[in-house]
Amino acid sequence: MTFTAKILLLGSGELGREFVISAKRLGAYVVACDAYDNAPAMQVADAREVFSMLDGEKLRAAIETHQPDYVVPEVEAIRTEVLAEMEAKGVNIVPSARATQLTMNRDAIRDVAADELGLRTSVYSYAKNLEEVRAGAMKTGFPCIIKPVMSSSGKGQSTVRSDDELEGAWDYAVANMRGDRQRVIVEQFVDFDYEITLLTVRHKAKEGDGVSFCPPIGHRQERGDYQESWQPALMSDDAIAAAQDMARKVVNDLGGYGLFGVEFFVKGDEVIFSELSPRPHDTGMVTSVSQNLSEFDLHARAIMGLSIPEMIRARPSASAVILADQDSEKLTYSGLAAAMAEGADIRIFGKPTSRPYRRMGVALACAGSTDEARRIAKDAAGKVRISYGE
Ligand SMILES: Nc1ncnc2c1ncn2[C@@H]1O[C@H](COP(=O)(O)OP(=O)(O)OP(=O)(O)O)[C@@H](O)[C@H]1O
Ligand SMILES: NCC(=O)N[C@@H]1O[C@H](COP(=O)([O-])[O-])[C@@H](O)[C@H]1O
Ligand SMILES: [Mg+2]
Repeated sequence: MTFTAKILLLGSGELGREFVISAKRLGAYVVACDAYDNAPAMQVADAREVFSMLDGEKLRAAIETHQPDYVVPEVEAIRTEVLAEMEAKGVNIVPSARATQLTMNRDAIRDVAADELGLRTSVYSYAKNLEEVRAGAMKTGFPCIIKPVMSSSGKGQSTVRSDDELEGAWDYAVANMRGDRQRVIVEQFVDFDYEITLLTVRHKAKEGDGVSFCPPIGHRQERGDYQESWQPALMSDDAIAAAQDMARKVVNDLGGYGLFGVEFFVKGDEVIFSELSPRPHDTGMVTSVSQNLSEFDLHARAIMGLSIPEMIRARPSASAVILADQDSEKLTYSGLAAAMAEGADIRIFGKPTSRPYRRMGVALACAGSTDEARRIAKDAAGKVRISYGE
């Protein structure tokens, strides 16, 4: 078989699936890995491996067996020490082992962003027991947000309004955290006007390394998980410049090539750094229709050392998620024709099982304005019906 590059993809969800399609268009051979079989990206990849990304032995074995040109993390929960060890042996970890290690832990990336790079963040502290949670809340005041240092998509996250809710929030965080480090971040609640993801690409340029930006993506979250996103988000030039400046600092510090999803809260002209993913971002699924190079295309190009446009444009577009509301292993979908009648596009991820709030698909729409695109995407998502069989 001939191919341009061999990629080992660690995590095979919906973001990985689109990435595989982009990489395959560039002639890559992709081995998709995840903890369960038939994961979305496996269905479109050349080969698959089923093991937990947190299992160091199996992760090392997969890298040694396949000898990939690039190891591309797709989920946060990965035995990142193994990635560091492999990078030291010359394996190309995307974007860098350091980026995957720091961003997997909220405290690690927050220390770099706030202390080393001096980025503006919310007031915060860390806690490893209830007493420290109480001390943290004294510092932030109420409301505050409590999150496990290791989690994503809002898992274990709660907003606390008074002293007597702290114990419940601590217990909830510990019960829903990933990994074995009982540690949370207590963050001041930012009463933002809106929040954005700034997709930032670090890539090879004519001279040295370049950094390119996509137009900002606005989004709305519930339970700490994204519900809808739109692009371009309306922002003042000063606010965009401030966000770009912070994103450039953080991606240059993390190093390597690839696309990063840098999250910010915006209040007036004040831009507050929240966190980032060293990989395509869920709110960035909208770029599949808004940009001529999607976030997945940009990630694949940057990794493979290919050229990235300096200016990436977006037409007014939106995405809205399609969520399950039950546990099931037998799923059927209907209503696609009605959902698409007003021009929306529907992506069904093909996850083999559902659970309440699991993201199963997304509706995408372009229109004359982002408001109109949001309306079309939301209506379309609401028309897709999931049936749960025996
Ligand atoms: N300090 C805060 N003030 C106000 N809202 C917040 C704060 N922290 C988090 N949120 C809300 O919760 C959402 C999820 O938080 P965050 O991005 O930190 O979690 P996550 O679990 O890493 O999510 P993901 O992995 O999907 O990016 C944010 O997008 C925002 O809407
Ligand atoms: N915010 C991170 C994110 O959106 N990650 C995406 O969700 C998948 C896991 O979904 P699942 O929990 O339904 O298996 C991941 O594999 C990735 O594609
Ligand atoms: Mg986030």
